[in-house]
Amino acid sequence: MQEPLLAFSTKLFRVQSCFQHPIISTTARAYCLGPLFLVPHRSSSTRSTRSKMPPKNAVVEKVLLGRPSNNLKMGIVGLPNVGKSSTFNVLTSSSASAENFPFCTIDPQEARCPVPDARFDWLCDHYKPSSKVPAFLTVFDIAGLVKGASQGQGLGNAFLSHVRAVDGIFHVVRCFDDEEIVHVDGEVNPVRDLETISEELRIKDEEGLAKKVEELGAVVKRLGGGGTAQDKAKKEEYEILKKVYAWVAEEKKEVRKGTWSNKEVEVINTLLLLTAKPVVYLANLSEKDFARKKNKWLAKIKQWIDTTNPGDLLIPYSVTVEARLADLKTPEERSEYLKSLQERYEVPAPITSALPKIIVSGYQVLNLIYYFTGGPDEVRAWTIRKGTKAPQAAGTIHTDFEKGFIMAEVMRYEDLHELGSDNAVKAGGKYVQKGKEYVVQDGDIIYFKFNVTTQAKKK
Ligand SMILES: Nc1ncnc2c1ncn2[C@@H]1O[C@H](COP(=O)(O)OP(=O)(O)OP(=O)(O)O)[C@@H](O)[C@H]1O
Ligand SMILES: [Mg+2]
Repeated sequence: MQEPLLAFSTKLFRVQSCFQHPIISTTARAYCLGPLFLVPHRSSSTRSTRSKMPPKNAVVEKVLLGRPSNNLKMGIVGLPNVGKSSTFNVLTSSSASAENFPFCTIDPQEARCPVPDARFDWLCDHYKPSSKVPAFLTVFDIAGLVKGASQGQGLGNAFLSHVRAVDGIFHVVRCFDDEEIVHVDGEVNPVRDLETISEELRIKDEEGLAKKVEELGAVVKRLGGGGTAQDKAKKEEYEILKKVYAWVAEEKKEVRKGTWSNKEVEVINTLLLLTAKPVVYLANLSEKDFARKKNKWLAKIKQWIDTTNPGDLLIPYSVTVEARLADLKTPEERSEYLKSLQERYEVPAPITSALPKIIVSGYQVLNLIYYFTGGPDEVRAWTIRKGTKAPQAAGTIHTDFEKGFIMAEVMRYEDLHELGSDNAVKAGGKYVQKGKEYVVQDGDIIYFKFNVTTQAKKK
């Protein structure tokens, strides 16, 4: 008997509300970079006295899982022939080979896609700059993995190393029926496919961890009792490794779902584990199912996610719909096509592309945010990792900005949007000066002041 179809709901798909996310909000705003200031050099004694002062109410910052970099990448992962390369092509306007045969992709491909953001659009409209540079998400198309990949099946270990090279995963599962399109495991069953891929990644981590535990175990044994601070650190690392190994091998859980202390995260970050990477699940539907927002597998996929990796995002989309939209040249043609889908499948709500949600979700799971600079010359979004302090954020523009950092003059996009001009924001007392401990927030509009003469004197 045909299974009951499941209607999409905002409850079911957490990502549908990602535009209301406080970090990446389409209703928030941004702004501007002016000329650079040279300011008087502050005496070094003042600086050193300040740096020795313990910070008031010091808050222990949470160390994030993953590479501490502003240049993070999402990889598209899944079984062969499920639509990964086609997804890559529509996301990045590329033309990677996407044909109906398994293992069509062998070498990974990389491309960037602009991150859609209404704040950026508003700023461009506001400043009318000659140059506009949005934020970009870097995406990799990776070859298909099959059951036994961790033991060398399919294209095996080489492809797992491609997964290791990315920072987050778009896990594509096939939910469309099409007898013409070969499924490597016989018939369409996305829950089995999710299990297959997740298990291969977990097994690979288990193997790697077992080896490391053994190696470090031998080192620690040689050390014996007591020892130097370095010996103690080795022993601590060994205990952490054993704990992570137990989580993966005995609990059969993914590393990113564990609760880890900062010290543990620091060790985990050196291990480049596959299951430590954040995942967004993408359910690739037929045109019809996407238009009707119904597919018999979605509830089961959601249930699998809630049980196996609770809290992860699931985004239903259709490569067919997105590829058609990508082929159409004008916004009018695109909205006409979406309208025609709505009429053909008799659905009440307007149909929209899922790509913005996918791109924004990739950005979010990588813990990326951006601040803006703006003015008549350029409006630009600068990507940083959540928790980045003002000097390091300035360093994304130029290393001199970081080295000679003096202060960040910050206004919130919301304030500029509401008050209408930089002067009105200043008059309203909302243009604030922040020091080197300031943690930059998504949507901040920043004007950095820095001192190049300090650098010259230091040299
Ligand atoms: N939603 C869909 N409906 C129907 N056909 C689809 C859909 N998504 C992808 N396809 C088709 O599936 C085939 C495989 O797509 P693609 O090459 O993108 O898969 P892949 O996962 O990259 O495969 P490989 O692992 O072999 O590289 C293509 O013919 C593509 O047009
Ligand atoms: Mg491919």
